[in-house]
Amino acid sequence: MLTVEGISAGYGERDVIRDLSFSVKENEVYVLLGANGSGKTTTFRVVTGVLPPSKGRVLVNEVDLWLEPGSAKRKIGYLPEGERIYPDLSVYRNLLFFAKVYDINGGRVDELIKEFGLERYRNVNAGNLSRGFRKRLALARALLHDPEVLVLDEPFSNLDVPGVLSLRDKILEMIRMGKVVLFSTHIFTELQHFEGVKCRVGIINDGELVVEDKLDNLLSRVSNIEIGITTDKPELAINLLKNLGYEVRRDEGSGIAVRVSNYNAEVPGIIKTLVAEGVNVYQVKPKETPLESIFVKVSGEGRGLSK
Ligand SMILES: Nc1ncnc2c1ncn2[C@@H]1O[C@H](COP(=O)(O)OP(=O)(O)OP(=O)(O)O)[C@@H](O)[C@H]1O
Repeated sequence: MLTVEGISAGYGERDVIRDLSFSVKENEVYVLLGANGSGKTTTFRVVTGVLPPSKGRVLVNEVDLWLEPGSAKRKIGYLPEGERIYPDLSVYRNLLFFAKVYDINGGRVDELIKEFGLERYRNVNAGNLSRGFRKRLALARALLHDPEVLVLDEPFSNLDVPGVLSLRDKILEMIRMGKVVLFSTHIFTELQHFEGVKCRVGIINDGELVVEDKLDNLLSRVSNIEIGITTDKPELAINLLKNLGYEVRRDEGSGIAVRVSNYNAEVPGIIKTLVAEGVNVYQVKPKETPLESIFVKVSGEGRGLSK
């Protein structure tokens, strides 16, 4: 379990994060959602033992990270922003280097190369890998010492679609394996893929955690958003939903976009209606919603929301 208690931290005199508290348990994912510069990376630096807090403490399974860094840090795997791998070393040598740091044998390196589908690139310099494979290598490096807590800074940024899919599967697998997972993102729509798992979301704004809630609750509180639906009969779907009083329009490809006032309450009914009328629904997801608008909607309900 990871517990963050009232941490403040910054660079020089100025604290850029202030009084942040949250905790993440085994089999749970905690997502730190925030705009650029809101303090996500700074938070992660404190949580992983890179940047000392000016106030507060971080506990990894009850052990204070900053008082007993040796044993607590070993329990953490960190995927930093920008990956931080050696571009002039091969995939194998990158992992071997960090294996030596952790006093881990080469067998584990081979295991991870296989697990992350990096066999073809074993002897390729990390600098020549595509972004997706660089990310995989960095994630393999973060998992080298089999940490209990995984901290991933913007894991989905700069990835193509297959890269996002395989990384998402990997994260879900790690949650199922009982790891504590903490990741940051500024992409709201990424969250919907974590609906089936225990997921809590903290929204950070200008260095302060302004909202914290279960993902399900957060989604149900997000009102008046557009949902994209991919279907085989878009025109029929539009008519059916218009008859029910929805604001609906044709979207790109075989999709429609419908405006709902309560995501969790209305979307299941919409799908049922369409399917009952012979309209196949292939995909339903919120349209990209700017973080700011979600943020305004959610924080507009007041601070100190239910935890
Ligand atoms: N090394 C540093 N020295 C001084 N100020 C910094 C440093 N790193 C970050 N900051 C400042 O701290 C604030 C928070 O930055 P941080 O990188 O933690 O935010 P972030 O939410 O991770 O942003 P992004 O999504 O852009 O990575 C910003 O105002 C940033 O300019």
